[in-house]
Amino acid sequence: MMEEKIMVLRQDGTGHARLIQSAVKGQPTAIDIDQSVRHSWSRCLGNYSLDPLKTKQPIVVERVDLQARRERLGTMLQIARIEMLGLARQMQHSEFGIMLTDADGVILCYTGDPAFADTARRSGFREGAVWSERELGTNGMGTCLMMRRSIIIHRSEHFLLQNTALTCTAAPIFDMQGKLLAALDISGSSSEPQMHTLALVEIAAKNIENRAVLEAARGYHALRFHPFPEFVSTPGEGVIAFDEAGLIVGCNRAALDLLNYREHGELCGENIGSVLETSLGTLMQLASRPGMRPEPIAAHLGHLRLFGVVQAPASDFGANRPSGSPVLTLRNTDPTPSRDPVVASNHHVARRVMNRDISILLLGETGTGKGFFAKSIHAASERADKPFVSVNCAAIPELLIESELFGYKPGAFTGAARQGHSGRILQANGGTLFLDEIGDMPLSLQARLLTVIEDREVMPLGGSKPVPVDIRIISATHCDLIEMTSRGQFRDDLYYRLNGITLTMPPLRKRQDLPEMVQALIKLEAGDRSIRIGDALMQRLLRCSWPGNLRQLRNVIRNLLALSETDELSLTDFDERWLLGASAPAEARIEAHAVTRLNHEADADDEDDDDVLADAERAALLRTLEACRWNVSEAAVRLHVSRKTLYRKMHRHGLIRHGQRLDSLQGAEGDPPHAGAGLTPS
Ligand SMILES: Nc1ncnc2c1ncn2[C@@H]1O[C@H](COP(=O)(O)OP(=O)(O)OP(=O)(O)O)[C@@H](O)[C@H]1O
Repeated sequence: MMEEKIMVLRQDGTGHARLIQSAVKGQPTAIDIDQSVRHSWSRCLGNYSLDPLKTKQPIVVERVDLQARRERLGTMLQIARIEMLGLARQMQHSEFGIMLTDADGVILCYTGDPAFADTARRSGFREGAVWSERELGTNGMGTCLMMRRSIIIHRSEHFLLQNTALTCTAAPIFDMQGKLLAALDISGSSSEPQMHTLALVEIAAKNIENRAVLEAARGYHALRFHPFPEFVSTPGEGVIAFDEAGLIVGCNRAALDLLNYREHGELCGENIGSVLETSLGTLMQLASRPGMRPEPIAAHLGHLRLFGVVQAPASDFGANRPSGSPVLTLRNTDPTPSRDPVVASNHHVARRVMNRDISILLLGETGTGKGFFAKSIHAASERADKPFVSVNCAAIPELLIESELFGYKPGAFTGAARQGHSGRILQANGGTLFLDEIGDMPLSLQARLLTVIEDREVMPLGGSKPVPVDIRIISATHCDLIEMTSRGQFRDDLYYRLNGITLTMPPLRKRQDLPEMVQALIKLEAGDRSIRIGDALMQRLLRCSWPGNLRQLRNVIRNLLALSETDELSLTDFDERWLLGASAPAEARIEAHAVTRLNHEADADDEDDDDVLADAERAALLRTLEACRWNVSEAAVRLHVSRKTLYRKMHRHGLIRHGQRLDSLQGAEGDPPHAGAGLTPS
């Protein structure tokens, strides 16, 4: 059978196919081929029926599938992203791509040297691409996952000829029960197999695994140990998680190595007292000791002496978490994590990167709190006493973005203010520049923005000397920037610059902490009043799908507080029409029908030629804007159009609130000023 498969290989004289044939047959080969590579090649021929000479584009999973896969990895993915950034910095100026795949070989995130971007694109290294061994033959990521161990696949060790210019080094990542979760890979076009890259990948993978294990073990006692006390809390430490009865629920691979076990299954399910020569009682006592000083622990391995610390379960974990917990802030030194894992992980990551020179990209539907979160990060960071400047790229007419952002010198163009304009970037100097709706930044200006980020200087329009600038950039969008880059609508080099770390704000309907958010917003909006919420009303709010997310919820709560005459908000204070677009009854949709045209036009740019309809549209717009106190985001949600469309409509109908200036169309849009200490969970 295998013979037949080998014969199927095209005999077109390429050395690569011949090399594979000989190696699989066990014949001598011109170059030394590692046994694991020979086995992988056999699988490629025998099991997957791949042809080494046939060009194969990687399959790319659907966007929703990719997102679901990312969500499945949860906190581990966030931890991995940070680790990948660290790796990228260590490998600066060498041409490489760093990738994390899930257990199926789907690339979940990619970062890399811009000089490698072309090769990466050509090779099919992109988020969503499937690099399993079954799909693309012997390769770093796929074969590492197949073999469940780290591996270097150097050039012609790749099965497909198309990949033989690459060198790929990958290491696996496991969860605390030993389930294979992911592979971390560094790929480049180096002509030498790089052992130091292997060491880097292995350390990074271990770091990710250890931190993810500790995170997953938060509900349990966690013993962190090593034969040398100074190695406790380093990537080499062993971690064992156990419950109150001493039952081991998980561990990391270092624990297996240190205690001489081969597999997680041998340790998990055992009693910790039978694994170590230390009683559960002693370990529990260690858990109650303050500080992290490792204490001696006896193990069953003869003379092996270990040192360890025991972390008690986090008091706020799961069901034990007290209800009505304090409002979460990024600034808080001892924060209570949100019950929603995505929100908790966003906070965790944000805290870790907020004082580092890492750009943050916030993704999420409208109203999920991207702007609010950006302000919270700024307020909690070392830049808090410097400006936070928000620019809404969708709200500024395209022609004005350049001068608004970069500023201009006096007389730079006809109509320029006599004294010139410093521009939003310079106004943010020392602080944070928040680029909201970055997906709407015109392509022509993306290159200029990239130059500012890279060179850290701004050249105002009409100026001759660049001005140095120190800004941290947080950007936000509801667009799929990756998709936009593949369509050439967004520069990929800018995308990689902005996307130091990506945090996705979950929609309210998916948040597991909705009751807490309701309570927190009531507290925030009620000020000094002590307000309760009735059960029936809470149940009604929990059933809602909240298409306008936190913005909609906050408005509903404001309305409830305004109408309520007692200290308890009840279902009778509630008006179903506030849920327009959520689960509102028919009459509540009447207003929506008046603006149906808006929905149908969506982003199209048609000119109105029907005056009657145009008047009706104008009136509907005005009514909605007034009802929303000219909060454009809120009005856009109510009208079910994008903010960009709404701004354009307002512009077309000349709808600008009396006294409103361009600046006021940017940023806060009627949100109350940011009150650092009073933030609620984003
Ligand atoms: N954690 C929070 N605590 C209290 N209020 C919040 C929180 N997050 C968001 N909000 C409120 O929800 C509303 C929407 O938030 P924000 O404007 O930040 O959302 P967004 O995702 O930036 O929306 P858009 O994409 O439309 O700009 C605002 O009124 C904001 O003050």
